[in-house]
Amino acid sequence: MKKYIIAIDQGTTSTRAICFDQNQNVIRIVQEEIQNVFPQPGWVEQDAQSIWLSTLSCISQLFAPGDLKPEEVASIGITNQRETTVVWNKKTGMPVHRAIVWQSRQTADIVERFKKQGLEEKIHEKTGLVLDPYFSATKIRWILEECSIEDPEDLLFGTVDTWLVWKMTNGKVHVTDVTNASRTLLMNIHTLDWDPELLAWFGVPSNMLPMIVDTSGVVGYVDPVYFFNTPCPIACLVGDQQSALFGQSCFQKGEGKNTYGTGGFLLMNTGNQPILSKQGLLSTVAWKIQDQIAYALEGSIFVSGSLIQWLRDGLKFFKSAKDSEQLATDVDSCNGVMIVPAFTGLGAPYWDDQCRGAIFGLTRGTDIRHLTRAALESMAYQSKDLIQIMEEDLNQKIEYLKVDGGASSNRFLNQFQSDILEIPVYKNEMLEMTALGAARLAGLAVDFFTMNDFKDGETEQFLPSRDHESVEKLYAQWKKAVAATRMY
Ligand SMILES: Nc1ncnc2c1ncn2[C@@H]1O[C@H](COP(=O)(O)OP(=O)(O)O)[C@@H](O)[C@H]1O
Ligand SMILES: O=P(O)(O)OC[C@H](O)CO
Repeated sequence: MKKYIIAIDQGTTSTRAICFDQNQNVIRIVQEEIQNVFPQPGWVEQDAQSIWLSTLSCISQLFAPGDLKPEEVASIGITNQRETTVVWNKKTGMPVHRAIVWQSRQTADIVERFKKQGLEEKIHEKTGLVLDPYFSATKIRWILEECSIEDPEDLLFGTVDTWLVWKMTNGKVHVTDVTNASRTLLMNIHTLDWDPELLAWFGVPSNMLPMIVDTSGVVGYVDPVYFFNTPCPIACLVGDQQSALFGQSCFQKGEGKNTYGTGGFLLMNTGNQPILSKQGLLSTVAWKIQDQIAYALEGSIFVSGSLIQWLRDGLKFFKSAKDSEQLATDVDSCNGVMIVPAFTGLGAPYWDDQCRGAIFGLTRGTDIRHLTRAALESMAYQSKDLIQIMEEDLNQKIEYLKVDGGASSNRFLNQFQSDILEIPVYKNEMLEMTALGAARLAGLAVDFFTMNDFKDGETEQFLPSRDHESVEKLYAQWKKAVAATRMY
C-alpha cells in the first residue's frame, strides 16, 4: 500500500527532501545548504554535481531512521530554482561548466548584442519574457562561447529539473516540464514547444534540448540504485514559483501569491490565456495537466531573502536568519536608512542589469538594528512595486496577499508588508508551500490525490496598521532611493 509522496525542492539556497502523507502533512524534512560561487562581481554560479549529490544525500537521509519504507512511496515530484542552466556531456555525464544561476549577470554583454538586433518585441510576444540575463538562453550561449568544448554534438542542456531527472534515471530520460521551459526564452508560450526562430536567434542547437512534458505525469523511474532497489516513479517537474502557486491553491483566475525565498516572486493565475504585460511583468506557464493549461503573470525580484543571508554571512550581523526579526523590532524605525539590494541588478519592473546595490541615509547613529530593519523593509517595498503594476496590467485591485517562502516566517516582514500595501497579508501555517505544490502534482499523476483533496490551510493574518500618509511618505523615499541607485 502506498502511503507517501516525496517532494524534492531544489532551491537556490538549499536542497530539501520532504515526505508528505495522504493528508498532505509533512512527515519528515531533510535539508542541505547549497554553496553559491561569485567568480566576478554580479556573477553567481553553483557546482551542478553538488546539486545532484545534495539531492541524493537528502533522499537517503529521509529514510535513514528506518521507519519510512521506500516501497510505500507512491511517487516523487521535483520542484526547482528556475532558469539556472546546466550544460553537460552526455557520454561522460560531466557538466562542462558550473551551473550558471538565474541571478547571474555574466551574460549582460550577450544580451546587449541581441538587443542591438531589435528583437526584443518579437521575443516578448513569443515567450512572454523580457530580454535579460535572468533567463537560460543567453546562459547557454555564454557556455557555448566561453568553454572549450571538444564534442559539441554530445552536449545536453537542462534547467535543474532536467539535470536531476537525467541523473536520477542514470542518463535515460532527458525532459523538462512546460513551466521550466517557459523560463528559457526558447519556448513559445502559445505553442508550448521550442521555437525554431528563437533557437536560431540565440544560436542554440535543437539536439541539446530536452523534450517538453506536462507538469504532472510520470516521466520515468528513479534508478533503483539511488532508491533502495525500488523503482519509484518521477511524476512531477515544476518550477518552484509555479509550484508554490499550486501549493497555495491558487487554482482560479485572479488568485495569486508572493514567495520570499532567495529572490521574491509574485505570481497571479491568469487562466487559460497568457496576458502580456505592458510594464515589465512576465507571462509564464503556471502548469499543464493533460489538456488543462494555466498561465500566470509574474513579477520577479532578484534579491529578497538573500539580502538577509548576506547580512548573516557577509557582514556577520547575526548567526541565524531568524535573528533578523528581533533586531528589526528592537528599533522603532530605520532612522532614515534605505537599502536597495541590487546586488545583481534589478528585476521587475526595472530590468536594469547594470545597477548595483546601495545604502542611503547612514548617520553615526546607524547600527545593525537599523540596517537589518531596512533590509527587511526593502523586501516589502520591492513587492509593492510589483503589486502596483500587476493591478494596472490586470485592471483589478489586489485585495489581499498570500505569502510563503523561507523569509515569510519573519513576522516583522509580514506586518510591514501589510502596512506598506495597506491590504491584509495571509501566512499559511504550512511552511513548505513550494514542496507541497510538487507533492500535490506528483500525487495527482499516480491517483494518490484528486483535485478535491486540495484545500487552503489555516492562515495567520497580518492587517494594515499605519496611516496612509506615513505609508506614502515611506514609499516615496523608496522610489527616490531606487532612482538614485540607478543613476550611480
Ligand atoms: N526568519 C527569516 N527572516 C528573514 N529571512 C529569512 C528567514 N528565514 C530564512 N530567510 C531567508 O530566506 C531564504 C531561504 O528561503 P527559501 O524559501 O528556503 O529559499 P530558496 O527556495 O531560494 O532556497 C534565505 O535567503 C534566508 O536568508
Ligand atoms: O530559489 P528561489 O526559491 O528563490 O527561486 C528561484 C526562482 O525560481 C528563480 O526564478
